[in-house]
Parts: sequence; C-alpha cells; structure tokens
Amino acid sequence: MILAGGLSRRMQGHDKALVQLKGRPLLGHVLARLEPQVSELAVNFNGAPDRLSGLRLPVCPDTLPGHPGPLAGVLTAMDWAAGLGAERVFTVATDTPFLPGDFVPRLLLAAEDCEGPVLAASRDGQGALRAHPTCGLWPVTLRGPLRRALDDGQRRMMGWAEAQGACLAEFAAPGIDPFFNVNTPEDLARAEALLAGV
Ligand SMILES: Nc1nc2c(ncn2[C@@H]2O[C@H](COP(=O)(O)OP(=O)(O)OP(=O)(O)O)[C@@H](O)[C@H]2O)c(=O)[nH]1
Repeated sequence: MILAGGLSRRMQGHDKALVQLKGRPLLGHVLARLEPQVSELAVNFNGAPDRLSGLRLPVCPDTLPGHPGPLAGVLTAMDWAAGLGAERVFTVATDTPFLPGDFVPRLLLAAEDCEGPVLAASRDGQGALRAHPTCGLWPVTLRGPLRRALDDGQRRMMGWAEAQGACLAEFAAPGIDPFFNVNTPEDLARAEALLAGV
C-alpha cells in the first residue's frame, strides 16, 4: 500500500503525491520501484479519488476517518490486505522516490526473526540508525489493536510500532538515502538534482 493520505502542508499548497519530479508524479516514482516487487498494489489516498484515476490502481481512503497521521493509513492497508486474505502488508510513503529495489525481499528476510512489524531503517549523516516507520511490513493480526489504539488517540507511529515488538531492517545508503523524503519544494529540487546524477 502506498501511503498518500497526508495533507502535504509543507509542499505549499500542492499534493505531494502528484507533484512532478523529472516529468512524472512523485507517486509514479514510488509505484515504478514497488510494482516489480509485489503482486498486489493499492494507494491510500484521502480526497477526490478521480485525481488518481489515471493510475489504474485501487484507491483506498482511510477506513477510520478523523484520525490524522500515517497510522490511519497503516490500518487502511491492513484492512485492504485482510480483504485479500493476506497475512502481512507492506506500506511505503508516497514521498520516497528512491525506494530500494530490494525493499520487499529485505523486509521479508528480517521478518523471519521478528513477529512484530518490520520497519525500514538507514544511517543518517552522523552514522545513527534512523527508522522510517511509514515504510514497513505489518502483520494483519495487528489490525484490531491498531484500531483500538487509534480510537484511544494514539498518533505516534514509532511508539506504537515499538510497543508491538517492531524490528528494524537496515538498508545501506552509500550515496542517496533510499528513504529520502520529499516534503518541501526544496526537497523536490534536491531530488531533481539527485536524479540528474543517477
Ligand atoms: N492515510 C493517511 N496517511 C497520512 C496521513 N498523514 C500522513 N500520511 C502519510 O504518511 C506519510 C508521511 O507523511 P508526512 O510527510 O509526515 O505528512 P503529510 O501530511 O504527508 O505532509 P505534511 O503535511 O507536510 O506533514 C505520507 O506518505 C503521507 O501521505 C493521514 O492523516 N492519513
């Protein structure tokens, strides 16, 4: 599930999922990287779904509206996966155009030793390991607990994932951080420059 249900406040009036990066919407970059790795794909998007109609993908609005934050998108992903009879679901953020080509196999490998969620992680400029909780693999059995947590006002994605026994899967980032987030027009310009050098 590509999480694209946020408000994009930092993108100065533009929907992050649809801003153009090197001639294609940001969401299209994530889609191109994820599509070869999975058998089913959908987009979690709030707002007018016809804006995404050109994508020919299922569009899933938040199943528990009124709960701002990406955890509501994770619940929507779990609900969608449960409907498909799946035991686990991957989420990625729509603002990560450098998503790694081994995202899915790497998380599946880490899940062999982890019963909870598996979250992607990479090292920052100082060498500290940083989790990227919007990009992870989630057991669908956490659906009920997540719904209850959201009802109780839980907003903190990392805190909730840790409480469920989350593990981290580290991705090497020798050049571009594969989980570099495009949040602002400046980030978009940086991503353009990075892509020009790829
Ligand atoms: N379903 C859903 N997804 C969200 C929500 N808020 C954020 N996300 C998603 O979570 C990921 C990270 O979002 P952020 O960058 O923290 O928030 P954002 O609302 O997209 O952007 P800002 O308003 O600039 O903070 C993105 O993929 C968002 O689409 C929400 O309320 N519901």
